[in-house]
Amino acid sequence: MHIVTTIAGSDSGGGAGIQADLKTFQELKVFGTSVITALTAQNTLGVSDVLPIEVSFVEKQLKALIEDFSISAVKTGMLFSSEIIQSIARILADVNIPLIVDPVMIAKGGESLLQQEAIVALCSYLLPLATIVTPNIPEAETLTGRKIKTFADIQDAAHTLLQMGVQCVIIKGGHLTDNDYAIDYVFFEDGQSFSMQSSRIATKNTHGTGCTFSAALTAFIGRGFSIKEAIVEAKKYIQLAITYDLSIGNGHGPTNHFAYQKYKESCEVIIHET
Ligand SMILES: Nc1ncnc2c1ncn2[C@@H]1O[C@H](COP(=O)(O)OP(=O)(O)OP(=O)(O)O)[C@@H](O)[C@H]1O
Ligand SMILES: Cc1ncc(CO)c(N)n1
Repeated sequence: MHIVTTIAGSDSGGGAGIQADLKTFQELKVFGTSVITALTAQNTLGVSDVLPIEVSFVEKQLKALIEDFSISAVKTGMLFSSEIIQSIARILADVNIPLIVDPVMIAKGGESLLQQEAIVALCSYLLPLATIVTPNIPEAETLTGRKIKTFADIQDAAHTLLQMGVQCVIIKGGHLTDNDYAIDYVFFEDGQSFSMQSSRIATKNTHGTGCTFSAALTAFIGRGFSIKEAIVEAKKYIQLAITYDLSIGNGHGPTNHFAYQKYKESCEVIIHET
């Protein structure tokens, strides 16, 4: 049994954060463990409050896992503060576990899940340890301090992130809504790159897409897939989860974490080597 860990915030609504991660891990047949960084009072309509967990307690959770389990991949999601980022980075720097960083910054409704001053800590302490980082376009803009409008801007942003010490950058195109396709761009430190294209689903039920994608990626990496295989399979997982969305809540509903196991043979993702 492969054991994986998510370090993230709790979403009481169950569609994003720790809850989305553990559901995805379970569906993808890995044993999920968790370190909770913050609680959110949240549903499909938005986040009404955030309660950060004390840094020392975040550390205790992570140390408890590392002491007892042989963890094959770790992901981070909502980290909230610079102090939490620094403390988990210190612990992760001493263990050699593949790390997937989803640089969560704001919820779909615009509420902040990461303090502004924590961006520097993310870039200086966590990204140098990351195997893969998965920003969406606004997150890539914030991390690099530059606007992204064209493919050349995407390439520039990816190279800036690779220079921070990340091994592989995935810039997700979910926010490029004027496109018939959902295209994600992948860049490796050795210069290789490719894009993944799937059909864009017209739905408002996209709560937790980023968390679910990075959790699937973590599960496949934890199972020993190559980085490229894990990325493509995670794209299929999120594509099916969005396609077969559930009608839950009155706002931006969650995705369907069950869909992949039933429909995985039917999912088409087109890869373009660039
Ligand atoms: N409408 C859609 N149809 C198909 N795929 C989509 C759609 N929206 C997002 N995706 C895909 O979902 C994955 C997550 O991308 P997205 O840009 O939505 O992440 P995110 O903004 O970080 O999510 P979150 O709001 O949970 O933080 C990517 O693979 C992206 O291409
Ligand atoms: C706890 C949490 N993490 C991440 C996101 C981003 O989807 C969210 N809405 N809530």
